[in-house]
Amino acid sequence: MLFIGLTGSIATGKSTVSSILSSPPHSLPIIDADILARKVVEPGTSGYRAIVKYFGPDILVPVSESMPADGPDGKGRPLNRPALGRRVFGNSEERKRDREVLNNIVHPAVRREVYRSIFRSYVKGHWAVVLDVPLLFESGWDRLSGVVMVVAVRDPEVQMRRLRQRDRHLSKEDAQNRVLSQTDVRLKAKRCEARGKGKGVVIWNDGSKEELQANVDAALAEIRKGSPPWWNWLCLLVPPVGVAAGAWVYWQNIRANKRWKEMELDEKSKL
Ligand SMILES: CC(C)(COP(=O)(O)OP(=O)(O)OC[C@H]1O[C@@H](n2cnc3c(N)ncnc32)[C@H](O)[C@@H]1O)[C@@H](O)C(=O)NCCC(=O)NCCS
Ligand SMILES: Nc1ncnc2c1ncn2[C@@H]1O[C@H](COP(=O)(O)OP(=O)(O)OP(=O)(O)O)[C@@H](O)[C@H]1O
Repeated sequence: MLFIGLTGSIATGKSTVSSILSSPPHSLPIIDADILARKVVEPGTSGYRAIVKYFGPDILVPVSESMPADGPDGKGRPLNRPALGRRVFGNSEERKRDREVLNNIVHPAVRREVYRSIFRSYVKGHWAVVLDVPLLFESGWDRLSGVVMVVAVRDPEVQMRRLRQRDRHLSKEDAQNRVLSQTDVRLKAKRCEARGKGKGVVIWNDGSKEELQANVDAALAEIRKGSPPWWNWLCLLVPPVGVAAGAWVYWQNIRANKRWKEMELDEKSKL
């Protein structure tokens, strides 16, 4: 089974692309890290308790007529996500430290859920599964991905406009802090291209949704050529072949990451 790692930066169009990939004719299973990241911090979970312990009760939905102090089902009040977002998004040292604390609580729990979902897709015999992970490179999921797909925009203004149109509750400063909390999407696109032909695909999304659909369809047709049905059946029916193919992908990705690090150091030394 091929792992397609889907990433980008905030509001560049990952969810739009993932809904194209999950719809006919592609109909691929999607493992959405953002959804899993919400599930593992629901009231009553150990992730929720760890967050409240560190960040305090100010990051919970306030008590009101419709929100009792111990939450609607007695497990605690849900997280106030915009308030928590204000504590962790941004470039100051304090925000970076708090973001790291939050990541260290949420990411291991998300990782376990992703493995479970991958297993479910594998036993159903899907030829590919999409790992929709905003922090794909940062959290190392790129190493498992046979193909990485980065959804990017060339113009930062397009990203900011779409973000503010979609999340109207965000002030300009909140929106800027969220964009700044992530690696620049053009850099992610460069890293994706550096993986080489057939292993990294950049979907540029400055144009219309129709253009986006056409770009995704064309990219999928190419990916399908590199992963024909007979190969998937072989990997499924002869598990050692599947394991060897997975190990090969992993090793190639480790090498690609090493090359990327060297390129980065090279560029820095030229400055
Ligand atoms: C801080 C939280 C509560 C804000 O929630 P909110 O509903 O307002 O935003 P949402 O979760 O939709 O995130 C919006 C976008 O911000 C980006 N983002 C989210 N978390 C992070 C992070 N830790 N670092 C950088 N960017 C992030 C992603 O592109 C995401 O799609 C939430 O983002 C969170 O719990 N983040 C930590 C978990 C995480 O890293 N999730 C990303 C996938 S594992
Ligand atoms: N080509 C496009 N033309 C116009 N609007 C678009 C286009 N692509 C995406 N959008 C819109 O931009 C907004 C952001 O897109 P989307 O939610 O897919 O981004 P995302 O990368 O998943 O964001 P996040 O990281 O915040 O989850 C949405 O409102 C979406 O409908």
